[in-house]
Amino acid sequence: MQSFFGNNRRESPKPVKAQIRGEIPKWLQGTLIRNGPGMHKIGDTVYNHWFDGMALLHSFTFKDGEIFYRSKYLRSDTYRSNMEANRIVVSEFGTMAYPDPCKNIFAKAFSYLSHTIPDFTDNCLINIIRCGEDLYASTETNYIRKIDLETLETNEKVDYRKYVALNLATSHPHYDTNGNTYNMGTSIGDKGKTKYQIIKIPQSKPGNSELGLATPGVLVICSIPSRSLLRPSYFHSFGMTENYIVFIEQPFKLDILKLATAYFRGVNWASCLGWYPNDKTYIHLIDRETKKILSTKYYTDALVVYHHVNAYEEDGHVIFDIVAYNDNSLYDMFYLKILKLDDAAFEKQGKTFSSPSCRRFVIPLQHDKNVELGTNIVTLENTTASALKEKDGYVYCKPEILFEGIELPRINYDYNGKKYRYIYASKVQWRPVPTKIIKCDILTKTCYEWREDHCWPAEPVFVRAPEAKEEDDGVLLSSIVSSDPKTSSFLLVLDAKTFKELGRASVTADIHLDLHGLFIPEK
Ligand SMILES: CC1=C(/C=C/C(C)=C/C=C/C(C)=C/C=C/C=C(C)/C=C/C=C(C)/C=C/C2=C(C)C[C@@H](O)CC2(C)C)C(C)(C)CCC1
Ligand SMILES: [Fe+2]
Repeated sequence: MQSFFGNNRRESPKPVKAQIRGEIPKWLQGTLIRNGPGMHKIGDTVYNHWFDGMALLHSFTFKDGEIFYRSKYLRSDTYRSNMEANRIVVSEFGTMAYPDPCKNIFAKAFSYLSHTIPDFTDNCLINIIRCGEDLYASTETNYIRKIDLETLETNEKVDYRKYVALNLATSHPHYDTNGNTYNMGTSIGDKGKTKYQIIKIPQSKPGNSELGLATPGVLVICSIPSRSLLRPSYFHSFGMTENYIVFIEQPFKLDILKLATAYFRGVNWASCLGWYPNDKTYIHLIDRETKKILSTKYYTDALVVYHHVNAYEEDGHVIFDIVAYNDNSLYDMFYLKILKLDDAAFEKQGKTFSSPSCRRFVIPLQHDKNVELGTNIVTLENTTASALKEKDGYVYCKPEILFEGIELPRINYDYNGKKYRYIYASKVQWRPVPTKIIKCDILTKTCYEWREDHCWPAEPVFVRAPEAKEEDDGVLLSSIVSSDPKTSSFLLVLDAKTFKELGRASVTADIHLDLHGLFIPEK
């Protein structure tokens, strides 16, 4: 395990031609671009957590039967400052950085003071997001960094706060067919209020001012007041159907007072996240047309969710699927001191972490007001998910478990917001890196798996075939890190329908384990 984590990866900014085996479909033209941490040690300093590492972008470009690999560290302000100082000088979520110990007392005091209103990291390591035709690397702070798809060079730094009140924003936006981007974030303490904001970034032409902010610019579609001013919920993604936004306010919360004092108390920001297992998880449905939150108080038991899979409407219900946990232990598993345990010790530790399951919630949009309390008001067939009517406008929702042990879910995005059948994901095993990728059929509850010895696949990305008729007409791309020194890492191309390998493209380069990415088809 040690060799995977904590080792700094070498970037390959010049295109490296891949060795192709098998048949890569001719129609597959474009670039798979992905993001994730590639450097955890700077000078003599080391990050505490795997999610803290310096963003390393990488891409596989498919062009006329050839495949080229590139990787490049995001030249964020954080990266530059760290390199210049040859130590970690900017705090990340799991690592608090302190001023240079050699500074004199005045410089130190100034540095401490400036942290009362800190400037946050632009180490955008989580995902790649699209705003019109522009691409950005993203994290969960108020910053995103524009990047060049071809060269992986870093361009402008965009601050959401210039356009909307947002201190945090997700790395998992949604897109509509008109090219608009939707995201959600949290505004902390603005005008004495803490709220969740849903924003729409209108489609833009390439290079047209940052964020494509031609008039009318970024719009706040809806503000949802946080249940608690000082403890907003943490969230990593949300769902979007044709008419509704699905937002889960989970009892996994940021403690603002703790955040404000973390620097002085010498603790990291992650320690300011609190898990409240006795609280409810609220399910908010926001009408995209009226921009209003539905007044029924839908809730479920305490859970932690990072990834929404999909959401859609059927016969007066909103159905949404999420990958959820029974507690907040996932984050702890990714501390480098845990990842660096030997395999046996890790596996033992792993058993103490909660395992994710893919859960389906079915939310009835309307119900007969005279129905008795305790009645299940879900009228949809073929689901065991229920919604029990309670007093005072509350509805208690219980999910159907669709699949156990999957994470990093992806779908054919053409089916986002629509009734769908297939989920592509990583299979969770009690190892910190995925060892299998999986296709789950929601209709038949059956799965296909792909694995190979010494192969550690990344989140699989679906690319639809040009003349696709069925949802799974296309390929699945996964970048595979090889742990066998004799074989190189490669890009795997699977037939999404049969889950059979079509081909692979091996690269002699230092490929890293990553988080998320996008396929950008050739125009
Ligand atoms: C909080 C806060 C601040 C700071 C915010 C910052 C710096 C936020 C950074 C957030 C980051 C880097 C978040 C990263 C999230 C990554 C996630 C959720 C990754 C999930 C990965 C998963 C679920 C992997 C699962 C798997 C498991 C469990 C087992 C394996 O077998 C298989 C595998 C890998 C698939 C400010 C702005 C300073 C101030 C305001 C408050
Ligand atoms: Fe994510």
